[in-house]
Amino acid sequence: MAEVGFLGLGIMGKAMAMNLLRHGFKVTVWNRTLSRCDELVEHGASVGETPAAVIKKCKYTIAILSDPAAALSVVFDKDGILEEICSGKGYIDMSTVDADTSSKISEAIASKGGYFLEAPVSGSKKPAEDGQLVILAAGEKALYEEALPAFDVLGKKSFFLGKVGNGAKMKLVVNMIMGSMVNAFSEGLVLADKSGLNPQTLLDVLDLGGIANPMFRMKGPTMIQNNYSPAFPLKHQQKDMRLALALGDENAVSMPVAAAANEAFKKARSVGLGDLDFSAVYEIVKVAGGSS
Ligand SMILES: NC(=O)C1=CN([C@@H]2O[C@H](COP(=O)(O)OP(=O)(O)OC[C@H]3O[C@@H](n4cnc5c(N)ncnc54)[C@H](OP(=O)(O)O)[C@@H]3O)[C@@H](O)[C@H]2O)C=CC1
Ligand SMILES: O=CCCC(=O)O
Repeated sequence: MAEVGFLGLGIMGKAMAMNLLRHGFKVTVWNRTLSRCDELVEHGASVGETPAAVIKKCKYTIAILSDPAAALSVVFDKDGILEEICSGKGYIDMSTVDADTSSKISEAIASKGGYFLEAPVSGSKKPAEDGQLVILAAGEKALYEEALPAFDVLGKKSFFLGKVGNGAKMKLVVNMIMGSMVNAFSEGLVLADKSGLNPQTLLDVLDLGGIANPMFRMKGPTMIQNNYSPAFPLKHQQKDMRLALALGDENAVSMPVAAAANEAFKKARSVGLGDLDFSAVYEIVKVAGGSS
């Protein structure tokens, strides 16, 4: 089996690279904070000293990094991907970024003769650990087909959405909906509590009705215990709301619900909740709703 490169060992990257190793892939990893590679090495990974070194060694390389600045940095900065990408090599960016960022990366890689695929994912820490992500790929179809054995390990379903940008846009639309939902859900929990209802009973009622969903089911119990151990960091959800709102601006789509949700996430970041799970926006909604 060909060696797969993997850049970025945060919450998602660590789980995904571990999964590839567990399924017999040979994986060479890199992370900006190199010590985060140690655990992967214990499970059989090799380490590349730089993104360029990983690209040099591997037929194709996957990355999953925080945000557009990080995604651009590993490509364009010193020791970055552009130094070694060439004909026959592929680069797959699974970070959640905007279409513009993806297009810049795609064009730069094409100018060196390499192949590019964007492939952001739906699903969080647990689906990443369980290989149950939903992969939203777009770009070079041949690279998509080459990476399918890896995608089949990482995810439960892969979509090929056509030209570069479509994967990024799909991911932002999905996360815009999710960010608005968690705000509405938080308001519901506050309203139930303030009007004398048991929030746990609200969760039970919701779960039996037409708006039952895995997010309410997973986050509800931890939210009512004020437990925000991060699966999806709030700072990333706010980044996604910001990028989705920019996509709305470009397309003249009015999104007052998403804009209000974004304000709550920004407020949460401003009071230091950015590294907690995105469901910690509940704390902001509680204060706005007069709860402590
Ligand atoms: N967590 C989730 O549930 C999901 C997250 N996503 C998306 O996946 C991406 C990663 O998320 P997640 O794993 O949660 O994030 P984390 O914050 O846990 O990890 C971020 C990763 O990006 C690296 N990084 C940050 N800045 C730079 C930089 N300038 N140069 C190089 N590397 C950098 C970090 O390195 P270092 O260790 O050195 O800080 C780390 O490896 C994000 O785009 C997020 O929106 C998508 C679906 C679900
Ligand atoms: O981008 C993060 C998505 C988290 C999720 O789908 O639960």
